Amino acid sequence: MKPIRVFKFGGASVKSAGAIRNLANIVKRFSAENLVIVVSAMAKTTNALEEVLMHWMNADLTAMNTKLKEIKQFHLNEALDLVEGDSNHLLIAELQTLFNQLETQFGQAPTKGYDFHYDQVVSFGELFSTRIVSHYLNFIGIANTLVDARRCLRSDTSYREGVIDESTSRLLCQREFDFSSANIFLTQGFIAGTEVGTTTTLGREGSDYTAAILANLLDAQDVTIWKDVAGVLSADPKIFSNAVKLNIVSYQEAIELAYCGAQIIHPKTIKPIQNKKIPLYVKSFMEPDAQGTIIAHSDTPVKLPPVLVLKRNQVLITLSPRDFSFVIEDCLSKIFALLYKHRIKVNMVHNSAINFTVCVDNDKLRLGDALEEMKHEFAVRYNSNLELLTIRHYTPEIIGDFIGNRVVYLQQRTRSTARFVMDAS
Ligand SMILES: Nc1ncnc2c1ncn2[C@@H]1O[C@H](COP(=O)(O)OP(=O)(O)O)[C@@H](O)[C@H]1O
Ligand SMILES: N[C@@H](CC(=O)OP(=O)(O)O)C(=O)O
Repeated sequence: MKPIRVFKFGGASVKSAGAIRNLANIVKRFSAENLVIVVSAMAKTTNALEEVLMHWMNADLTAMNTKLKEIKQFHLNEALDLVEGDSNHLLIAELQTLFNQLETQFGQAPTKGYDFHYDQVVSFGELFSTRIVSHYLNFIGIANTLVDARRCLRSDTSYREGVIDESTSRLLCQREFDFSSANIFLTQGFIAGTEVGTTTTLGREGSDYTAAILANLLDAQDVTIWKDVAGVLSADPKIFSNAVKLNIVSYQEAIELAYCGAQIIHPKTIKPIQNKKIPLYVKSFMEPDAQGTIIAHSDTPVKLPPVLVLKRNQVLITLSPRDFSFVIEDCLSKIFALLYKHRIKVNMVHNSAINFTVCVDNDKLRLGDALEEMKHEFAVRYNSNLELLTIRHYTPEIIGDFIGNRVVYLQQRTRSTARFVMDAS
């Protein structure tokens, strides 16, 4: 059997009918190979579905219906464009059916918690986009088989952050991606299914992770993530204009960058490919022939320029025990248990005799509950609207350039990395 290659197309590469035509041109070049194509929701759809969900949970049905109509119109328009206006095409009927399924959920008030409903609603973004891409590829003669990711990636019931059961998923994947019967398979990123078939999601921007885990389970030769940038750059080019492309990045460096918040790669992406030494290419869908970045195993350290990662919407929380006891091991374990229980993402910590300071993502729902619980035992102070700047391979000059006279609330430096929590710029 020919080796399997995994391609992942994110929201930007399926943002419109035009973008999907471009995707098809890329796939056409590889159409003789064994491919698994992972597709995310069309750009902004996940955010739009989050809005719909919020309106539904707040019982604001007018706002909900307006947003839902917008999403439906957009998908139907782009789909019709791709099938050359043929409103009788099966794609249109299938999209209508999916929208009916989504709308049926809103016929009654929410019965379960936010995270459960989140997954049942927001997962539709990927269900819509994969129908569209799969039908369009077939329409232009690129035969492909659409696999429902919920049938091959088995997760537990940690809604919004499903944990994949690798051994069951491996068996399911080997059955669903049957390369003796076809050579191009397409599936949804970001979503999975529980044992009883309930939909889960894998965390925002989780389609990169889907591509990586499928590559691991299917022993793929490589993974290519197609992006709207030339590769992994030394910073987000939308924020820092002088960013340069990194040609080779080690798994270790990539996992550090993703952990610090580099949006280009989801943090969970590296482990599954590193474990099997599968190389990951990050390439531009605008310049498919250009070299891009390769993330791979490296025996010798790869020399890199300073790399900047900016994580926005941070909150800095300081906890002080009300009884003036030391913040030592027993107290620290209590604090971490509480953060873990509320699934708060910890980005940086610092402690002194009677203070514990932690920089976290501003997930309002989770944070609200956690802060309430913290107040039982701790005096709580916090600053919001902050940003966390990480500089890997820093130099004093770079720190001077980017920090200057800004007020820094918390900073940490190791030999390779400097991190600063500051007011949003
Ligand atoms: N170090 C970096 N190198 C390249 N792009 C980066 C980096 N950090 C952040 N980005 C941003 O990541 C974006 C691409 O990722 P993303 O928006 O998740 O794409 P998609 O949703 O299409 O997969 C780029 O447009 C760029 O603004
Ligand atoms: N659609 C999901 C999953 C994803 O990975 O999207 P993207 O590949 O566009 O980052 C999200 O927006 O979170």
